[in-house]
Order: sequence, then structure tokens, then C-alpha cells
Amino acid sequence: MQNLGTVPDTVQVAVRIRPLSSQELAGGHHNVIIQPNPAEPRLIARGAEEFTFTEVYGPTVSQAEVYDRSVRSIVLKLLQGFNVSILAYGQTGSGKTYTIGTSFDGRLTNQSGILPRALLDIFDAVNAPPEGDGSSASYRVFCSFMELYQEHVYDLLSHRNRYERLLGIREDTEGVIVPGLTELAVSSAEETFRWLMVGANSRATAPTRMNKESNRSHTIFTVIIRSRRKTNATAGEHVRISKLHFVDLAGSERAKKSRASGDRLRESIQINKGLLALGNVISALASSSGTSQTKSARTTFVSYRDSKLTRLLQNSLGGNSITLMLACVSPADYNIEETISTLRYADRALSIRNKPARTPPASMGQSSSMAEVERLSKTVSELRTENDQLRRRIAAELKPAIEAGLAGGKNGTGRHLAAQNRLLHGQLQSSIEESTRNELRASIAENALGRLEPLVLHELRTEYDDLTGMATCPLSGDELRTKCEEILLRYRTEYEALQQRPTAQHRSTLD
Ligand SMILES: Nc1ncnc2c1ncn2[C@@H]1O[C@H](COP(=O)(O)OP(=O)(O)OP(=O)(O)O)[C@@H](O)[C@H]1O
Repeated sequence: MQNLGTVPDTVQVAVRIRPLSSQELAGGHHNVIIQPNPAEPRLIARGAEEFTFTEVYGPTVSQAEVYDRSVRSIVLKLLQGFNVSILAYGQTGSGKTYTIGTSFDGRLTNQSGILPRALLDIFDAVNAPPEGDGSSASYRVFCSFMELYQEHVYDLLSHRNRYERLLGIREDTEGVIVPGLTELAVSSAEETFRWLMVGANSRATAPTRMNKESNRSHTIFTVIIRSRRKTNATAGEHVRISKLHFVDLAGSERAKKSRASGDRLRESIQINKGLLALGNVISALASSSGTSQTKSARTTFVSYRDSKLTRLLQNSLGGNSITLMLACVSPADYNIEETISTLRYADRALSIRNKPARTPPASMGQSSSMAEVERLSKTVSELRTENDQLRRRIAAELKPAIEAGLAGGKNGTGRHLAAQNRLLHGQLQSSIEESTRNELRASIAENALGRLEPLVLHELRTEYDDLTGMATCPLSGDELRTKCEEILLRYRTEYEALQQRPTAQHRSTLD
């Protein structure tokens, strides 16, 4: 039996105060946040408002110390089968990207953020020698990287063009998922760093008045661990999948202060809308988890569906994940309003109760490709149901309008109504055509699905023959297995992308 150690059941909140920048010092700005006793996680803002968090990191605290005190132990919970989420929240220019390390340039220095540090620890643990009692696990690591820009989800690791990187969100028994999102098998921290850099390069950034390299989107970099553990000599193997999300939120900002206009203003409105929805979810969860609230307050409705950001973070807030919020703040006098607003936001998050639990293990009774075929079949049938619903909705909404219009036309209400009828009729026609096209695509996906197994087997066979046909096979048993898994993953990505296309169009017609 594994010793799982302690697992925090409330959201952990660490506040990080960045140092004043050289421009701020040159401009005569001063620090308005005091830590009365640096050994305590307490701070006083503007000489009056006092807050206590899980940790408070002052301006001189290093990246290594933040990682060691707040991050390392929860990252290692990932390998025990827990889902973990680390979110950086704060005003634009407050140090979120610096702390997470999303813009890591490949060189490990004392300035590197928590993400590259976590990857080093994860691969050290994954490659550690087996325990020798027959109960040790073997691990496979994958990564994905997505961006939420203006309420659209983009796959940052896809080789396709920007438009084709657009993905939808759907809910299934596992919770909220992003079908078609690229998940790459990675075998070392260095390989994962490269994907992190590739993805970060395609992220939407722009210079603003508040930060010369401001991130205009929210990003989620995910490390996925698939662990196989022998349960005992007779019962066989269990496979468990757990995920670690690094969420680098776009900065909250005041349009008046940032003097944004045009594209920057539109971005900022969307960013603030997502963060507002997140704030509402945090408030609702905080009041449901609180102990001093009335019964009615404790049953507050949590509106995850108000934005894609809150849907994507549903499991991290109030779900089964171990969650750490890193609230980043500026200490400068001219940012005090934003700083206090971040501290209040973080203070509410502190009382959210999660229900951290290890993800359920799946038995290895079935081969993984067969399980995959089963899962894909289920998705196709969901697609069909969705299509039927769309058809019914079209019929319910548009047909009565047309019929009413036709009746009005007979009564001679004029040319205007006739034109409106033609318009509605045209809309109905194109919606039905769209739905039929989707149906066709769903059936293409289904046929492709039917061909999945022989294709996978053929590809595996060819690759295996190529390798074993050589005088000495250059791959060990494990490497060969890894190679096979990569091929399966490629197929899975291709087929999910194929299935995703009609769904994405569906959703955009419904939104
Ligand atoms: N703790 C820190 N120590 C030293 N420099 C820091 C620290 N925090 C932030 N900085 C510096 O402050 C600047 C802004 O930080 P960063 O880009 O991480 O902000 P952000 O919150 O991600 O902003 P945005 O939301 O606009 O993307 C960067 O130059 C960064 O290097």
C-alpha cells in the first residue's frame, strides 16, 4: 500500500509580491505592502487592510524558494495519481508568467520559473529505480498546451495553421475535455522544454502600456502521467491517468489605466469577462464551503458555464484536484487598487474546499487500442445525438416563424413580410444543409473508426518489421513499446481531429 502523505483539501493560496521595477524606482514610486513579520504569511496593504494566506513571498524571495515551499510536494502528488492545478492570477505585469515560467527560453538559471523545475522533478521521479517489492509503477509522460484567446480554444502544439488549431470543449464522464487537443509523448524534461517553447512562441502577446510583453490570453500547459502499477502477482495491472495543469491567466487590467483601444481594448474586454466569471465561481464556491454562512448561502449555484475559462477550470476549483493559486501583486503605490482587488480575490479562493481524490484506475483487461476504439465509437454516437438535437432546434425555432410569415403573406401584409420569409427560408435551408454536412462528416468519422484497428495493426506491423528486419534491432523492448504507443497516439489525434471538425462548426452555429 502506498503512503500518500497529507493532501490539502482547500485551495492553497500563495501571494507573491514582485520587486519594484527600475522604471518604477526611477519614477519615485514606493512600496505600499508591508509584511509585519516575514516568518508569517501575513501582509498589510495601504497601511490598513490585513490578509493572511497559505504563504506570502516578499520581493526578494527567489524562484527556487517559491518552488520548494509551495510547489514541489504537490507536483509529486501527480505521480500518486492525483490531479493537480497551479494557477497564476494577478494584474497585468505582476509576475504571473515569470513565476510560472511559461516563457522559459531553454536555459536553466536561478530565474527559471516553477514549470521547468517541476518537469525536472517529474522526470527524476519517473526514471527513479523501481522499488524492488513488486509494487512499483512504470510511467509514460505526455504534454499538451492550449490557449484561450477571446473565448476560443487553440491547440498550441498542433502543426496546423492557426484557424485549424481551433478546438471545442465538451463534457463526458471524465469531466470537461477538449477533443482533438494534441498530447505528445515526451521522454525527458529537455524534450518537454522544447514543446513548451514551441507552444509559447505561438501564444498571443502584445506590448501594452502596463507590460511590454503582455500575454493577451490564458494558457494551460498540462503534463499527463499514465502510470501502470502491478497490483499483485495474480490480479495483473492497473493504469491510472493523472494531470498537472499550469494555468497562466491573462492579466486583469483597467482599460482607463492601460489606455487600450482597438484590438487591445477588445482583448481586454474578453480577458476581464473571463476573469469576472472566474471571480463569480470563486465567490460561489467560497460561500458554499464556508462554515459561518447561512444554509441558503451554502447552496449557492456555481455558474461554471458562464465562460470557457471557468468550464476548463471546473475540476481545479471545487473538483477533485489539488489546487494552488499563486496570486501575483505589484507593491507599487500607483497599483494599489488592483493589488487590493487581487488580494480580495485570493482571500475568497482560500476558503474553497476541493475533494482531492486519486483518479480511478482502469484495469488492463482490454488492449489499449480496443479501449480506444470503444471510446471513439461513444464519441461518434454523441455526435449523432448532438446533430439530432440541432435539427430539432432548427425545426422548433425557424419553422413556426416561416409558417407565421406565410400566413401573413396570404393575408396580404406586404412585400416586407415576403422578403423576411425568403430570408428565414434561406436560413432554414442552409442550417439543414449544414446539419446534413455534419451528419456526413460524422459518418465519415465512423467509417474511419471502423478502419482504425486494421490501420493501427498494419502500421505497427510495418514498423515492427522494419526494426526487427535489421541485423540488430536498435530498440529495447521498452523503446519498441514506446514507439508503438506513439503510433497509436498519432492515430488517436488524427481521428479526434476528424471528429472534432463537425462539432466545432456545430458549436459555433449554436453559440
Ligand atoms: N519576482 C520577480 N522578480 C524579478 N522580476 C520579476 C518578478 N516578477 C515579475 N518580474 C518582472 O516583471 C515583468 C512583468 O512580469 P510578467 O511578464 O511575468 O507579468 P504578467 O503578470 O505575466 O503580465 P501579463 O499579464 O501582462 O502577461 C517582467 O519583466 C518580469 O521579469
